[in-house]
Amino acid sequence: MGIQVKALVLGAAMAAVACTTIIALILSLANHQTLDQSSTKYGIVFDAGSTHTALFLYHWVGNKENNTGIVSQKQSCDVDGDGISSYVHNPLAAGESLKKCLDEAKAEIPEREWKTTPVYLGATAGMRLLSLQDQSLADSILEEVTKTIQSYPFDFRGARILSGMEEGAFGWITINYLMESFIKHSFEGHWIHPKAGKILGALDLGGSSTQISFTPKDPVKNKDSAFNIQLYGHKYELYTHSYLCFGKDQALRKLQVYLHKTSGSSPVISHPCYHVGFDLNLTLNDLYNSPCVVKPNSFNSTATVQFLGTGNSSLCLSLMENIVNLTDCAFSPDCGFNGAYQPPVNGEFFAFSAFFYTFDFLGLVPKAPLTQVLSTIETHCNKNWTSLKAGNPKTTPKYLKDYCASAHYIMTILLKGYKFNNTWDQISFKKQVADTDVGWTLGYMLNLTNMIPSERSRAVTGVPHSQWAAQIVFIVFSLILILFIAILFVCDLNH
Ligand SMILES: Nc1ncnc2c1ncn2[C@@H]1O[C@H](COP(=O)(O)OP(=O)(O)O)[C@@H](O)[C@H]1O
Ligand SMILES: [Ca+2]
Repeated sequence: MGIQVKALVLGAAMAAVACTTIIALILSLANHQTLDQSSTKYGIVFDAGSTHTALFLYHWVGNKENNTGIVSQKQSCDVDGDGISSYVHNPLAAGESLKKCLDEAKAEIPEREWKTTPVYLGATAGMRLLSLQDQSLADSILEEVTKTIQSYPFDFRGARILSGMEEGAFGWITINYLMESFIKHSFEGHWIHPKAGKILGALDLGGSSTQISFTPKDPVKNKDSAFNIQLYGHKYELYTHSYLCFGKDQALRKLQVYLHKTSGSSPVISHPCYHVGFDLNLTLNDLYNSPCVVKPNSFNSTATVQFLGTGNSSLCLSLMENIVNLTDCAFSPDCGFNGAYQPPVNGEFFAFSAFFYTFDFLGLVPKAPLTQVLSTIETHCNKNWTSLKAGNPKTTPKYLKDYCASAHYIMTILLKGYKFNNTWDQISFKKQVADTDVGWTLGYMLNLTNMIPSERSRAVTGVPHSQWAAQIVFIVFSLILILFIAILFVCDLNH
């Protein structure tokens, strides 16, 4: 063959391989994109907390839901007004209140996905308390929110009250899912179990209850506090406990009641956790209107009481031991507070919700040494109300007035209740992981939609991943082929 003919053949072969490679690349990109768009799935969870309701919209690529770290938060929406348990005189309005957020979610989700989008509503401690006081009232509120959600074109899967253990366990699932502590995609392309020590514990402080959940070193001795779950073929025994009436707001209410009762029911009462210059007027009906406090035998519900801030940080801290029982416990030394069984805390923890909000305001997130935490709280509590307000014009007084008390309450339960006194540096205060809010809602949805398989075998990589791998192999093969033909050609020329 003449040299020109050989050059022509080589040129044609190389052009053909190059064209095929480019077409394969374009096809693979186009395929990847259409797959992403057409198969995005959505899920909605309402967190009906004691103080407020929020909607979380999650999304994931449809055929990848068996993988970990795939579901993430697309949007969240705050429902106007207080928690649904406050609608005791107007249950209908509890339903109405959800419409704004449902409309927002509807606008965000493509119409073709509406009817396959699951929607859940989970209510926590506020509704737990209401159902203890008046079951039928709690039921009628749940009926109204159900009616509203059912009037939307989504796949409604129920509105119910979570148990405290579920609330704790689903928060634990959320953070470990987002941190990929259950299963990780290794560099070599395998799904592996990270070291057991990487499992995180969860600390959730709500308004009406607080939860602690973690995997203890030894088996849980009191099986009432054990939550057994199998994820990706791995069995976990979780210790979880929910303290009803020990959320931040109910705890601070108990403190007001304690001060009222120990002041001989005086109408003006010094409050060491409130700032100097701050005062709060309450009717006795407001003060005692909670199932978490013991009402006096008789009281004038319209009479008022005034709490006057004295900004005494150390007294505020010591008062906390009157509302948190740190002494009585039948399981000694395996105790939390209020007589609850708790094994020793183990591993790293994420603290979220009001733990985070309080520490974030104080500039102590994601973590700070214990000495710095203590001195920051002290400095904060000593500030007078006028200068505190002036220095924080954007913070609502509703929250601003309570950061001193909340911080001391938090330190009491963390150090003396849960006994993090020697392991303070294991706690990180977090609001989000991977752009997704930390709370029980994601874990709840993953569980109810079976998106975390219990078996190991189902944790396989999705089709797009293997498709990409095949395409890369093809491209590399083509390049090697071009190189090979070029070498042959050069050798031939030299002869
Ligand atoms: N910006 C904020 N600053 C301080 N506390 C906050 C802030 N936002 C929310 N919170 C508190 O977070 C808690 C949320 O509790 P919630 O979820 O409503 O109740 P529960 O989980 O007990 O049903 C409440 O105590 C609320 O006051
Ligand atoms: Ca909550």
